[in-house]
Amino acid sequence: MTDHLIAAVQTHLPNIDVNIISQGAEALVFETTTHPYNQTSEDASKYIIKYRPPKPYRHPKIDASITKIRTVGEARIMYKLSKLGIPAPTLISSDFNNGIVWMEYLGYNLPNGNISSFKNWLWFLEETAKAQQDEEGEDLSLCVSEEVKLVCNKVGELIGRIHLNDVIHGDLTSSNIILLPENNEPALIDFGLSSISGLPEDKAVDLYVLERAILSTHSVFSNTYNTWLLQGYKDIHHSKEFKQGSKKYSETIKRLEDVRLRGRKRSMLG
Ligand SMILES: Nc1ncnc2c1ncn2[C@@H]1O[C@H](COP(=O)(O)OP(=O)(O)OP(=O)(O)O)[C@@H](O)[C@H]1O
Repeated sequence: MTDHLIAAVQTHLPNIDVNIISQGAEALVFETTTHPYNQTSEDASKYIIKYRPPKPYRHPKIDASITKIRTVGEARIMYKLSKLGIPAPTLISSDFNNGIVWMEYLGYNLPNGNISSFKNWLWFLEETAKAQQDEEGEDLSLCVSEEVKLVCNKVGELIGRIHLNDVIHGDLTSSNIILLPENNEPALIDFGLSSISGLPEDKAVDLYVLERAILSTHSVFSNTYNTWLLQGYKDIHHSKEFKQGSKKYSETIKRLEDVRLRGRKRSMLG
């Protein structure tokens, strides 16, 4: 199944070493040590190539158009964030017609070998705390340490920062937040569904999606994590850096309450 897709990306990128690291519903993600323009470089940097293959279940013309829109959209948002100095992969190269984006590799490997997404990091802490608990009868305080609080606050700030610049992520899950080797500073990835909007509704939906993702993937401490995330979101809105931040914060949070209510009604109706 995947082999022909790897062959397809290799026809677009001949002689480039690619190692698949993820196959999602939308795209295949490869790691490579090759830079598109600087192939003589001796440095050992890694890069990411994201490839959206043609989808056989869509009409070819519609498919080509959706692929192009998502690829252009993703590249555009990455470029915008890098101009704003917001942590996200630097765009290196792209081929819109073939659904390819080449970008900076972010993150590091956790001690269990997994990539340092926010999700994997929280899971790793839980795993470690449980292993210690079995051996020493300790509690799970590792999962709610000051460091976790700080990282959650920073994630909330980061989301606040994109929203204050009217960027909507569109797929905010804890896997789409990568912690950087420098002090676990968070960065965002995966902008295929991102958009530009100043509407409190769109920002509230982004927050709600993350809230639900935290609830389903980190259920034991989800309330604490969500409170800390929202605290960071609030703090950045109230900082002097952004005009009208407090007003925008109130509008979005008010909307978030409506979105939560809608979500609850929907789940009650099944
Ligand atoms: N710039 C990057 N640096 C490091 N890892 C990355 C980067 N971009 C993507 N990845 C890895 O590849 C995975 C999938 O990437 P991404 O979410 O962009 O693709 P996707 O097809 O939209 O995935 P999904 O369908 O699962 O949401 C990420 O969860 C992450 O582990």
